[in-house]
Amino acid sequence: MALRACGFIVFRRIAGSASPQGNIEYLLLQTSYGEHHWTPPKGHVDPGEDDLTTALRETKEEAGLGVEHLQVVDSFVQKLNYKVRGKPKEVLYWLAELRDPGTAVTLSDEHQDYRWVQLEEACSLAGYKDLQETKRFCSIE
Ligand SMILES: Nc1nc2c(ncn2[C@@H]2O[C@H](COP(=O)(O)OP(=O)(O)OP(=O)(O)OP(=O)(O)OC[C@H]3O[C@@H](n4cnc5c(=O)[nH]c(N)nc54)[C@H](O)[C@@H]3O)[C@@H](O)[C@H]2O)c(=O)[nH]1
Repeated sequence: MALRACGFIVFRRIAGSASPQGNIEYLLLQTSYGEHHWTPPKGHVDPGEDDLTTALRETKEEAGLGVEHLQVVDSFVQKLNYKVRGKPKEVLYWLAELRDPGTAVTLSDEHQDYRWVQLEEACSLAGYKDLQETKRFCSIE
């Protein structure tokens, strides 16, 4: 069976840019282990847990952002399939706007850094083509 993980692409709107796209920043976290890769908050589904609960739990654990901080965007969910050490992995991402753009991010031991970045930088940091396509797909106007 495929490994399964769920998480949130979290974005915030900041004031001050002339273009609507320039106002949007996406949250990426950098792992403190392995290749130190960048992804949105996400993690493995616990036995018996439903996917959205996993996504909310992991976003709280990894970024300190709870359901009270997030405005979930209805009807957006994207599925990625890739291989980790030869095994298939399926990742589901929901999309959510940070209600208060000033809310602090609090990392766990699993991550060593985070950044709020615009779409192009998010794609470049994330590196993975499938995640880039997901981000472009969810690009907000
Ligand atoms: N010490 C150590 N410990 C590790 C390591 N590894 C795990 N731990 C432990 O696991 C716990 C994390 O548990 P959760 O938080 O529940 O799970 P996830 O959030 O699912 O986290 P993962 O890191 O397991 O999984 P991915 O992010 O999926 O990365 C796996 C590989 O897939 C590639 N990859 C990543 N994203 C994409 C993409 O979008 N597209 C494509 N195409 N490829 C992508 C990339 O090559 C990457 O290397 C940690 O606490 C550690 O204890 C490790 O290498 N060393």
